[in-house]
Amino acid sequence: MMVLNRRSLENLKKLVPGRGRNVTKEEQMRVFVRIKPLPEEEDLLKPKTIRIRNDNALIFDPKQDETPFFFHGVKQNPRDISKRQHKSIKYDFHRVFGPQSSNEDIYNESTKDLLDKLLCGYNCSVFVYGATGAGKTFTMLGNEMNYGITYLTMKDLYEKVNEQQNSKKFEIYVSYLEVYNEMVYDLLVSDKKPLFLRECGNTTSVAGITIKMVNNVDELIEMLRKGNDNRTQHPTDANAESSRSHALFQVYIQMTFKHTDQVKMAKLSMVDLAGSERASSNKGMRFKEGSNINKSLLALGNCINNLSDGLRHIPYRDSKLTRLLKDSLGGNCKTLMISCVSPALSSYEDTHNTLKYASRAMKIKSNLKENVMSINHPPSHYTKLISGLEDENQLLKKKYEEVIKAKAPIPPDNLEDLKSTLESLFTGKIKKHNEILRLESTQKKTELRIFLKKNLIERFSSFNVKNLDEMTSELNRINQAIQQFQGRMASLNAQLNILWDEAIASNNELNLFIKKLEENNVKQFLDVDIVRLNSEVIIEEQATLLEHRNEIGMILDSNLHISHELITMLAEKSNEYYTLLDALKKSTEDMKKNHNNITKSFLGGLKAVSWDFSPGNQCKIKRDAYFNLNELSIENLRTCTKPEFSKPIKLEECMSPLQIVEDKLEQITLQPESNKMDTSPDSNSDETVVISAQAESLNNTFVLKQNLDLTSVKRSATTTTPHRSKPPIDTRCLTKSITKPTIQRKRLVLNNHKTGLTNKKVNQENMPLIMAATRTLADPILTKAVTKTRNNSNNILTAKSVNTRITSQDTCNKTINVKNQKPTLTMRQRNWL
Ligand SMILES: Nc1ncnc2c1ncn2[C@@H]1O[C@H](COP(=O)(O)OP(=O)(O)OP(=O)(O)O)[C@@H](O)[C@H]1O
Repeated sequence: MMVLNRRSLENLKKLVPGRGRNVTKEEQMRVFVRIKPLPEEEDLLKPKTIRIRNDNALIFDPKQDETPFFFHGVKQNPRDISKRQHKSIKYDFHRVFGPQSSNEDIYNESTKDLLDKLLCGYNCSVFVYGATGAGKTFTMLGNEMNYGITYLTMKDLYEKVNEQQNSKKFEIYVSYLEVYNEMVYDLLVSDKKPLFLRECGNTTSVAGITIKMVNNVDELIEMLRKGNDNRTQHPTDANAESSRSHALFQVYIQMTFKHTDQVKMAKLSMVDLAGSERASSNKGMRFKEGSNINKSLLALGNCINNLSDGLRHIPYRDSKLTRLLKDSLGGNCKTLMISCVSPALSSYEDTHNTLKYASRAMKIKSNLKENVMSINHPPSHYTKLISGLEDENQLLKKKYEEVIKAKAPIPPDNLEDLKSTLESLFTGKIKKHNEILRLESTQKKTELRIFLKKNLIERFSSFNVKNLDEMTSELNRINQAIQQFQGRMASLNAQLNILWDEAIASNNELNLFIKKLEENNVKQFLDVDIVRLNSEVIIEEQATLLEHRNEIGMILDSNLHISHELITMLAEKSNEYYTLLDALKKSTEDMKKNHNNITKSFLGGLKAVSWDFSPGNQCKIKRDAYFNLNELSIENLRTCTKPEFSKPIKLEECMSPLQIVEDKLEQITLQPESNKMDTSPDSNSDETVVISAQAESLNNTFVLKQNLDLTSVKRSATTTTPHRSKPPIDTRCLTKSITKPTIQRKRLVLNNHKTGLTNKKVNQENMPLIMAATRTLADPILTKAVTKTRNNSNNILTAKSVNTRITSQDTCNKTINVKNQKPTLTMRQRNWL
């Protein structure tokens, strides 16, 4: 037995019909009525709703007097139970079969003729219609004693096929399906799965239906038996073996004429409909089945009505049944309908309805066409045909691809699981990023605090401290704080290192997961989630950055506030000293000028500060330091590149405050008179102080800074004795406008005959002496009459009659501020450091 694809059969049907052979004939639907026998008692005692008038007519609901009946030879009084007017409706049919008619009688007078038509290449259909229990299945299938018309038809078909074997080659295929609860099932397979219907021109095909080739009648009967076994049957009120589905048994015959190579194809459909039923006591599943049966039979009734009225619109699409019977009812098909009725009074309504529909079906006409294909064509015909088919094939392929592309992709079953995995991976990423940024923020704040502490020491070292011991504990406290911060920096770096490794690992895991989603074509379903989660990462990062900047801003703001207070205090004192000097007639012209500049600068405020970020400018360094504090490694997190962790300030750059102060003094060395290289006009004087003002002073914006220094001693360009090299103290300032007077002393040469210190390093012993000398030098009050001569070229101020002489080799931008001890300035302690 061979199983063929239905599509190949359909394709065969599409072949060009033979020229002039497909003549269309209009045919009336042939309708037969079969009256079911009643049980003997009922048959004799009860009146019946049908009286057969002749072979082609019957009377429905005949008058009682016209139907006397006898029981045991005694005429019975007619009993009109319903006491109603009898309808006595006459119906004409192609044939009326009485209760005594056997299945064979029916076959011989109805279906047998169809076989000849079928073997001539016409499609034929037989369907049985009627109420439940009216005898449809009995007619169609029968039993072992009384074979149904399907069996008889098949038997005869093979007999005829065998008769014609010499002239024709036959191929016979069968399919068997049922429509149950508006679903189509294949009855030739035991695994029942619903099948889909496909419209193809005027015919409806069933996708995936089994079509089996049969070689003899036994195989065919076996197919039928197998299908019947699979059919849905349940007992109902009206029928103990009620068929709850519509069954469609189809036989496809392909006949090839051996002499002419002509091919004819025909299809025979045997349809056993489920019976219509009244809303009875059936409940649950039976009730649902009944509703669906009635629904499809109603649709069939509507189609019959429209077809009989000659209407153009036939509502075939209203049910699966009518879609399947489309070409059997009104198309290219010789159709035969056997209406089964019961004459029992209890079936009065059902019988009447069946007869009405059967009568209407009589009016249905179909257009019969021979399905003939000729293969006697010239070769050019086939070339054309093949090229046409190839074109069509290409077109269909293209359309198919378009449909596939346009077809909405189907989300995977485990989409929710994938979504939750994605969420948890992103949550991990957000957590790690947050931890890194917060730690980095702490690191930056610590760095800033170290810087500010250092700044504090520098600021302190600007002062001329009488007794270093007094400040030692304070300085040590600051030193300890710096060391603590440095320790914290080292630990933060270690933690950051670990966190970064974890973040990179978790990011790799996430990327791998997304890549797999992409490979499995699932990413498209999670794209929206990925965008949302990425936004959440960015939002979290930006929130942490904002918080960090706020904190840095607060620290800087406090520092600014303190600096402001300090400047204000210094200005007050400067003013106080100047006023005192002026009153004592000790003020010089230069002092007066400086005082005026200070006052002006105070009024000018920030406007007086020019921000020069050109390369090489110190301000650039300040700006970098400032902006760097405000940044976190967000960009690195995005690209997943581990940054170099902020290098903690080296210990040597954070020397103890005491060390710094000492170091500054240490830089001052004594030099023999002979080594001096002063070229000033007063170079003959043995006690000369070369005081140089900062070159940038008056013209640039550091007026404030410079003038706040009570005395600025500029190192002379001509004094070049090099001293041990030591990196300059970092003079980074947070904001230029509040830059404190900076002290940068390098390689100073101090000549002092009176002190007797020559070329000596400052140490613990000689430091008080050096300090005193420095103070004397720096304090204009204490210095002897200072005379100034301005050197036009390098802006050097020379002081005469001073015992001490200080020269510097660097004239660029390094200044020495030596402050007067009096009055002592006090700085407010702040907790924020
Ligand atoms: N012409 C007949 N001669 C003898 N018995 C009959 C005849 N018609 C029907 N019967 C019997 O009546 C009963 C019901 O018949 P059948 O099952 O064929 O009805 P049906 O119309 O197919 O009902 P359903 O639509 O519920 O399947 C069966 O037991 C069957 O044997």
